[in-house]
Amino acid sequence: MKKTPETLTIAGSDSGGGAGIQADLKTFQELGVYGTSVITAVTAQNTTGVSAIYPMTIQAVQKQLEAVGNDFNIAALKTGMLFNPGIINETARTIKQFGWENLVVDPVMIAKGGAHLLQQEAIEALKVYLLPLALVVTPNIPEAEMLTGITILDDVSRRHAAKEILSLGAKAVVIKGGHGTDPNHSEDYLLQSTGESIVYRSARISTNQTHGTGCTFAAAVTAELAKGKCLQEALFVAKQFIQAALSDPLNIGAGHGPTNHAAYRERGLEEQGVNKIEVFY
Ligand SMILES: Nc1ncnc2c1ncn2[C@@H]1O[C@H](COP(=O)(O)OP(=O)(O)O)[C@@H](O)[C@H]1O
Ligand SMILES: Cc1ncc(COP(=O)(O)O)c(N)n1
Repeated sequence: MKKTPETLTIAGSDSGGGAGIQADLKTFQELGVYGTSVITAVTAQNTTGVSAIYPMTIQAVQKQLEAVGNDFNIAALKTGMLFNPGIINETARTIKQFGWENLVVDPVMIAKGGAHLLQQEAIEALKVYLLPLALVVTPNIPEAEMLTGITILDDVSRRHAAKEILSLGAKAVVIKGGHGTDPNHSEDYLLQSTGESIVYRSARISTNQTHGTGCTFAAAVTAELAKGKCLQEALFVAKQFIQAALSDPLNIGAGHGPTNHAAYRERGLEEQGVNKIEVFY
């Protein structure tokens, strides 16, 4: 009998379909795992920005978590937009209750258009309650700076910030490079609590169709972990997946368009050329 790994995303809904729950479920489907979802907030959003946010009540989040936990065998899960301290506390409590492992925490804070997807006072809750449970935390550069107070200017300050995030209790951190200043490359930097570090480097693709890159990347990591890959391999696939999704744009919407979740499956990966991923130990 075929056994499909079961996964969960705990995140916000993006009516535009490019980020949040929608990006996560598309990515899960593309990578061959079964996706369940707990919605923390509904956003009215499209490629030009977020026009409204409606957080769920803590009870609504709790009921969804319970429904999933009571029936599914969650092999890996991710969190995205959690919005407020109450939702973070409830999420952390339930993850412990069900003993869910392979937790990917994407500390979503600010949408590309500038909307706040996490309240300022929730940053502390994220650090205290959720990060200690994480197998891996995947901040972008501004999020890593907000979590640590360290300005990331070069490899030394990036490592310093990564160490600081590990000191909060996560087993590993990946500081993603989409917001980096290198015009030619986008580098994702992994630091594990063992001290081991890896850089995953791709060509930087010149595009404004980057809506949902972080969600998609973290969902791909989650899917690969659910399939039994180790973290280092899961990150490699995720980097390939997002590179393919960025290099074959859909041209949808008037603003920051969504990435193409089907590209990895449809086109495969050219080992050379724009989709080549370099790995440095
Ligand atoms: N222009 C780009 N070219 C290639 N890869 C990119 C580009 N922008 C983002 N990425 C990749 O997309 C993933 C998400 O990164 P990032 O954009 O930093 O996250 P977020 O969406 O959370 O801001 C990372 O793997 C990063 O390297
Ligand atoms: C509901 C929701 N969750 C997350 C993001 C972040 O998107 P990005 O991955 O582009 O930073 C978003 N815009 N909306």
